[in-house]
Amino acid sequence: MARAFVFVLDSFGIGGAADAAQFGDEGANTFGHIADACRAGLADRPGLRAGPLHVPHMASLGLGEAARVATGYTFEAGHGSLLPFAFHGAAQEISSGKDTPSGHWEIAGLPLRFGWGRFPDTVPAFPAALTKAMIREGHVPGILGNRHADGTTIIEQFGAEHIATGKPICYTSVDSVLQIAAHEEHFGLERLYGFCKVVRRLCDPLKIGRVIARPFLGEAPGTFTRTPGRRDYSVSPPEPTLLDRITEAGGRVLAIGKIGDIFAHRGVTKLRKAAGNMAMFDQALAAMDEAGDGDFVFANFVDFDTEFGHRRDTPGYAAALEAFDRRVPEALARLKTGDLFLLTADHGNDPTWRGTDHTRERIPLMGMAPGLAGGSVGLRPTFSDIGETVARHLGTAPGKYGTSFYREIGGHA
Ligand SMILES: O=P(O)(O)O[C@H]1O[C@H](CO)[C@@H](O)[C@H]1O
Ligand SMILES: [Mn+2]
Ligand SMILES: [Mn+2]
Repeated sequence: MARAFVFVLDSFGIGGAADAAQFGDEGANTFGHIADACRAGLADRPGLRAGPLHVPHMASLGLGEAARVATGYTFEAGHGSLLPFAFHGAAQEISSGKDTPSGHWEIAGLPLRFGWGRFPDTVPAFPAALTKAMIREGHVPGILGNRHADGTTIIEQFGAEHIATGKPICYTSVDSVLQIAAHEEHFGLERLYGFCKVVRRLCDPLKIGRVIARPFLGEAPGTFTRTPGRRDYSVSPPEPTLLDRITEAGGRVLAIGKIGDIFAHRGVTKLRKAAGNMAMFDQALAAMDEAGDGDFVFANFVDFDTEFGHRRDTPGYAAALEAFDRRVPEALARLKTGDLFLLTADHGNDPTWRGTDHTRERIPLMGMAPGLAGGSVGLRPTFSDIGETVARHLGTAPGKYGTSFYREIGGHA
């Protein structure tokens, strides 16, 4: 009996990326800077949290060791004893992007080293021909925004004009994205999704990774809030991923949250969605209960990134980590001999960093495989080592990139 469970804490980077300077991110360290801020009393928020970062369960899986491997960072609260069978390390990204699809595709054995299109940080950001086609083929009276922006700021700025004119708010970031914010009721949710599908098609030749629907509610600045109706329209991975390989071999891929969208629903047997990390955790546990021999549970916890990393909210991020950590024992309690469980991330989003974009960082590897020896897996040169390890564990054919660390943790060669 072999089952594999990979939970991605979206944006929980651990610093130390060798190429961080190329992204303007030298020194960024999502985990390290959150832990530092907490220790210094800078991440206290009445009614939410206070004091040093309290994540004892992730520490017992090796979060402190992962940080040491990634950057030499010392996590003082991470000196508790490690659980038996725990394994830990860190991984470097080789994909050219520091975004969600790049990170997840690389984890799933498909690094993309070039090829994403991006929009320049100018106003307008979108080529005139694209804007014209969006208006004509999407049947809208025009577009607002047309720039790099933070998603909550731009709805404050253009929300009222959007309601008055019916022009959707279109914006982008350093990532390969075109995001579209529109009012769920005045513009209409289904109409927004329909418009996104048109824009998705128009963005294909430009190699834009994702078109993202960002519905919101509220009637005036100060009351605008984004709803859980977000939907990502991703390009399909250009080559087979671990998900395809597992399903072709007869295993099931039980996906949680954004995983379906990230892989354009390819290789996903069953998708469970929920709003919020805690509801998502419930879904992940339900998938663990459902998983059988040869199955892979792949979960994404997006709140870390969307609610706290991009919002540069350090106390919020710390509280979300602590809430997640409190639930880790529920997952560990479900593990049986033959299971492989791993907590990791897809990129960084240091809430203490400048701007509102992701940060290029290494990712933590913290896991457990009952029955296998565990221990350090060191610094892995690509996130694809995760996918190869899962493949090796489940007996799935290897991919083209990465090396399994299955042997290091005591599994058969
Ligand atoms: O500011 P918001 O709208 O959350 O945007 C963020 O969300 C996008 C997708 O993760 C990123 O590219 C980043 O720009
Ligand atoms: Mn992400
Ligand atoms: Mn993000």
